[in-house]
Amino acid sequence: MISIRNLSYHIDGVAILDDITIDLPKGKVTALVGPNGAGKSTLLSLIARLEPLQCGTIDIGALTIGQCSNRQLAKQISILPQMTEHVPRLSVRELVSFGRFPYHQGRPGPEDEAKVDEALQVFDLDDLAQRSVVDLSGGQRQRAQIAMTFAQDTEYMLLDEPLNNLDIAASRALMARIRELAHSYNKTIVVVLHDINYASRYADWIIALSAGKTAAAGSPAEIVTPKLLGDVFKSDAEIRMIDGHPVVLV
Ligand SMILES: Nc1ncnc2c1ncn2[C@@H]1O[C@H](COP(=O)(O)OP(=O)(O)OP(=O)(O)O)[C@@H](O)[C@H]1O
Repeated sequence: MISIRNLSYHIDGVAILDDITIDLPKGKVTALVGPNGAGKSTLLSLIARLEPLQCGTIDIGALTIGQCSNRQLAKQISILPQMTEHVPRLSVRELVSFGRFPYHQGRPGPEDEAKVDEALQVFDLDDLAQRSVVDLSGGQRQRAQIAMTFAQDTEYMLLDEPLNNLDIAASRALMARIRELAHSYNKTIVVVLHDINYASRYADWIIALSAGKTAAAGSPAEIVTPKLLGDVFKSDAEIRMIDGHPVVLV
């Protein structure tokens, strides 16, 4: 479980996150949703310790952020940041191999190679393994970066907008895989999603942020309501239940 208590974060005196207290359940997919600028990426960066804590505590399983080494943390938690324009001049296999760095520190062994093979296979990248990352489509590149995160072999995975650049088939396949990783590999996965319907269909738990505060937390059926759409997204879109999942009519 990830336990966050009284987390606040300011930039130049402006509150970006304001007294967040939430638990993210173990072995489940938790979706972070909320409008642009709500603080989702900032929260993810603090959990991954990409930014230093200012106020409050974050426990990741038995580790307390601020009281463990970067290397300890890198074996426990991996992050896929939002995709940037910068594309490394590497083959797909080399990129995925970077995920093993916390373990081998530059000298990969057979166990590292086996984990890279598994990541390539789990994310359907075998045929692209020798291709240069710069030559991939946006969606293929996104998959390669998630495979790198998977190769890090951490119990906790943080994914910031993994559906960027993906078409509907690729988005559905990726979300199904993320669910499988949580439920079959017992990984705790936190995923920032913009499309609330993907959160509703594939996440076990949803946390909605609004202006740096927790607006709601619960199962999709509890969270995806007209009140949430109105309060958080300022939308009066209708919601229908299909197979037990709320679906927002867009
Ligand atoms: N380095 C920075 N300097 C100043 N303000 C920042 C900085 N980084 C983030 N912010 C502000 O913090 C707020 C939260 O940003 P954040 O990226 O966490 O939101 P988000 O919910 O992930 O948004 P989006 O959905 O648009 O990606 C925004 O108002 C943003 O402008």
